[in-house]
Amino acid sequence: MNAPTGDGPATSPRPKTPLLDRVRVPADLRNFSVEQLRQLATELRAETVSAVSVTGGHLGASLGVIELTLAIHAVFDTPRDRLIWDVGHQCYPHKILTGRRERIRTLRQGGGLSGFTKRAESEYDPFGAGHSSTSISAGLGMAVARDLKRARGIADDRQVIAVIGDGSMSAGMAYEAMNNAGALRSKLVVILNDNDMSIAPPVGAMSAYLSRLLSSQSFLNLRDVAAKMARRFPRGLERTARRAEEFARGILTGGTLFEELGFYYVGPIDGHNLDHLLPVLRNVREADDLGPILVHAITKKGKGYAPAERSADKLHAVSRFNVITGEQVKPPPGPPSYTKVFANALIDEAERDPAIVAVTAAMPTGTGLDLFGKRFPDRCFDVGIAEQHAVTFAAGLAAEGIKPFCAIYSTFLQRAYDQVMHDVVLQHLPVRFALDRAGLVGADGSTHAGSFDLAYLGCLPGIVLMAPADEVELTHAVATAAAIDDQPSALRYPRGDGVGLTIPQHGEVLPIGRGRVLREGGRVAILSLGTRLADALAAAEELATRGLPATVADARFAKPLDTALIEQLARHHEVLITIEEGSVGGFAAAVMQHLAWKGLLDRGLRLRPMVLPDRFIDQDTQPRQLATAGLTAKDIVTTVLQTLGQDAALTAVAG
Ligand SMILES: Cc1ncc(C[n+]2csc(CCOP(=O)(O)OP(=O)(O)O)c2C)c(N)n1
Ligand SMILES: CC(=O)[C@@H](O)[C@H](O)COP(=O)(O)O
Ligand SMILES: [Mg+2]
Repeated sequence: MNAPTGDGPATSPRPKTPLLDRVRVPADLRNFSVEQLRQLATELRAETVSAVSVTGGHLGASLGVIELTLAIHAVFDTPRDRLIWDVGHQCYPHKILTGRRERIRTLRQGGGLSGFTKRAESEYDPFGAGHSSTSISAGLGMAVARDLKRARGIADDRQVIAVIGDGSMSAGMAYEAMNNAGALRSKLVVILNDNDMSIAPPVGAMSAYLSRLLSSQSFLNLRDVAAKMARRFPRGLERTARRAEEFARGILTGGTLFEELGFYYVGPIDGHNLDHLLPVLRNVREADDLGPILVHAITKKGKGYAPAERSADKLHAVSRFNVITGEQVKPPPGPPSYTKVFANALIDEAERDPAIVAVTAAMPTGTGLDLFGKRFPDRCFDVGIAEQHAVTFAAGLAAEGIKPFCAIYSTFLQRAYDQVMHDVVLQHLPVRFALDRAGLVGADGSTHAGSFDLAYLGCLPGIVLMAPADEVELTHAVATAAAIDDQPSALRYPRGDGVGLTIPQHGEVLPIGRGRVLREGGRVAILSLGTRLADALAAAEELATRGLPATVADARFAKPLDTALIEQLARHHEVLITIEEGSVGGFAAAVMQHLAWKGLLDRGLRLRPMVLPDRFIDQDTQPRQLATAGLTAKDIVTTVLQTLGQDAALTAVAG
């Protein structure tokens, strides 16, 4: 399929989908013939392309699992059988088939469908995701729960199916789960969706192993599949015969790694061929004495949509686009993104310091390290989706005098928290963490929001924690981190573009733990951490017009605190507002703790900590998320006026 019939630009008519129109839930397709399912695959693909063309989102992965999605829902009794999608970014066709088609053009929009699987959204999403490599663990838990209920005499024969991509197979959790599954022997179906792609081309020995599995033989043909699976061994058959079969299966399929882990391996099979998928899955469904089963399905990311197939990243994630040409709607040109500023600043530092290296966990483009890797191919390490390893690998580098910058999204560093604490911070190793996507991230929603790093890093003794306020400050923060050689450091910056300042050629090393005052005022002080500074300054402008000139300070560091600056603000103002794009327990908590011990809260200072609310914020545009969180300039003004009891003035703000 090049372009679904009838589709044009984002606003063009929808594709004709007569069969899909008959499917509201998976039960509606279970009596379809294979021929009908093939037709349904064409329609589902067209509908997926059409929907994502108006919403943007993770297109390539969804297109790669169209046939797999149909086959699973045709063979298994979802939602009674539990279907778990790893990461969940490939779940759009699944959502279309599971009662959410009418809302599919609200994907990733405020108030709309999540871009990932979500328990609260549908009974067909038994386990939510967004972060990778959790599906086998969750699936095993569900399978064992079933077995435990059965042992208590509760009838439960549901199947559990986990679909995991080859990229996600690189994470430790997937192996921990397989290791446990092989020992527990509970019936669990793992489908390895192998498209030989992560976001970037996959890396590592596991990826090479999977490629060898495929290149050493073609797909298992249907006769082999049928023979092998229909001929499941009756109980009591000679052990030697069973061994012989296992040996033959190993040779035929080469899936020995999985078999050594205790999985019954089937594959590799063509994940786009319903004639293969359906009988394999039916056999897998019926097998009840094989323990965990791994079906190795070979698919193509972006399958069936020419612009996706020919693009280097298979259109992993897109903005809105024209269906005919594949051309994406580009935002109007603006200042460079924080990601790019970080990458350029790091390259600049690395030009002058050969000890600097960079580490990414499967996010070279997202973190800007693709640029670093082009300039310094031998000094850039993509370790695959393996944040825990990335951190301890960086610790090892640092222990030997290399200067690693470990660039990981704030949300994904959560997975490596023990490594941060135990392997880096406790040993005072000068690993530099560059936390991209700090704060609210927009369409990816709550799974990807970088809300917690100020809290989870700020509580660790001996780390330097920076939150630059703009792109110039980010350049300085990179230079500062490069210069910190005797302790760990981290800098956090948000998704999106800078504010448009002229970026210096080289960053300056900042004095550690010192903030700056940008504006002097009277009764009110606003102490901002990070990129909320622009709104703090805008609020001060507004307050000045109301006869309330405010002091505005940029803390620059969440740790160590600029205690002199904080005390001075507390002593000389009636109202102190702190603002940060981070959760409860972050910068404001540290400021309050300090002021409390100094006794500066004992004499009437009115302190208002403005932080993210204590709940998860769903997908929306970033500006609307900030408004939902109450962290805009207007919210600052309102907070100040309320705090001063100037309620009458509030009406004017609301207007
Ligand atoms: C813990 C974690 N790290 C990184 C990511 C970012 N990420 C999302 S999808 C993806 C690639 C996944 O590759 P694969 O599992 O093969 O799925 P495909 O997109 O190829 O279908 C990455 C790195 C993530 N979601 N979770
Ligand atoms: C599914 C996933 O985890 C990534 O694709 C993520 O959506 C990337 O986010 P950015 O678009 O902010 O790079
Ligand atoms: Mg993949």
